[in-house]
Amino acid sequence: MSTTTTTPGSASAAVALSAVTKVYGRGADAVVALDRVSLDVAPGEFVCLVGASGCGKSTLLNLVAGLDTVSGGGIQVGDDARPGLMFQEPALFPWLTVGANVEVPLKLRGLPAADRKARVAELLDTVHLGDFARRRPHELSGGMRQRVALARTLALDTPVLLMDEPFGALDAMTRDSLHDELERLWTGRNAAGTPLTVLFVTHNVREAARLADRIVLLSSRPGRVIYETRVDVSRPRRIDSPEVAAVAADVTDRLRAEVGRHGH
Ligand SMILES: Nc1ncnc2c1ncn2[C@@H]1O[C@H](COP(=O)(O)OP(=O)(O)OP(=O)(O)O)[C@@H](O)[C@H]1O
Repeated sequence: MSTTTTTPGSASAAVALSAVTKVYGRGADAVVALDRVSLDVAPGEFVCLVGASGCGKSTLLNLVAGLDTVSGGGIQVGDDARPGLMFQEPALFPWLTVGANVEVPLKLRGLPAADRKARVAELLDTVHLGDFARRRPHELSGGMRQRVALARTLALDTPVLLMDEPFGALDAMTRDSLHDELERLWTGRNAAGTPLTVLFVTHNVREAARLADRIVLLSSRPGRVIYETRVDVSRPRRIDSPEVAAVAADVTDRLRAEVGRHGH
């Protein structure tokens, strides 16, 4: 296993999991989804979690998001920040315009109306949807809807972004351009001194190699960290570059070996 930048339990981590175990159900029906997973994500780091289907990736993300409670171990999110969450489905409010969707978190945060308007415009510009504020979600493509969801998550002004297969339902071209946008946005935040920490779940190893500073591979159920590797490929990256392909090949080999051991 390659070395990590942070040691589990380090106080400076943006997200720290220490020996996290999750068991669903009880007795004979109990399912151990995660088994003593320790992982530190440094502020501003982009970590991709990969693993076979059902290995506990979404469970881990939901625990970090506070949507569920651990059965053992502990999770700390730096400065007690509330992470922003993004899923495969954009989950926009269909009756609201694009602008009003992005405004929801700002309203919840109690921002005055004038500030909200300016911030919505800024966020929509960030995801290249400045001209679409008055449209409704059904008028947009899948990729555009996912960009609205990203803008709405960013409106939370959170330093931690949790993404669960956010681009899994998109075609390859659209996914490509969203990778570019996410990388640009993330690089910009880090360069501006307002680090954005990303924990990104995917079963697409290429996508992980395209995006991550570090890839963490979970074993088949129960999920344990079995391998991790730094992705020392300069940015901006291309998903079809030989460097990204080489990282993806290494992780795919290990994932295959793991799936082969378990038969799923
Ligand atoms: N609420 C629940 N109750 C019982 N079992 C659950 C629950 N949620 C998840 N599980 C089980 O825990 C295991 C891990 O599920 P999880 O969804 O976290 O895996 P995953 O790695 O995200 O899978 P996939 O890649 O297929 O989305 C699976 O065996 C799943 O059936």
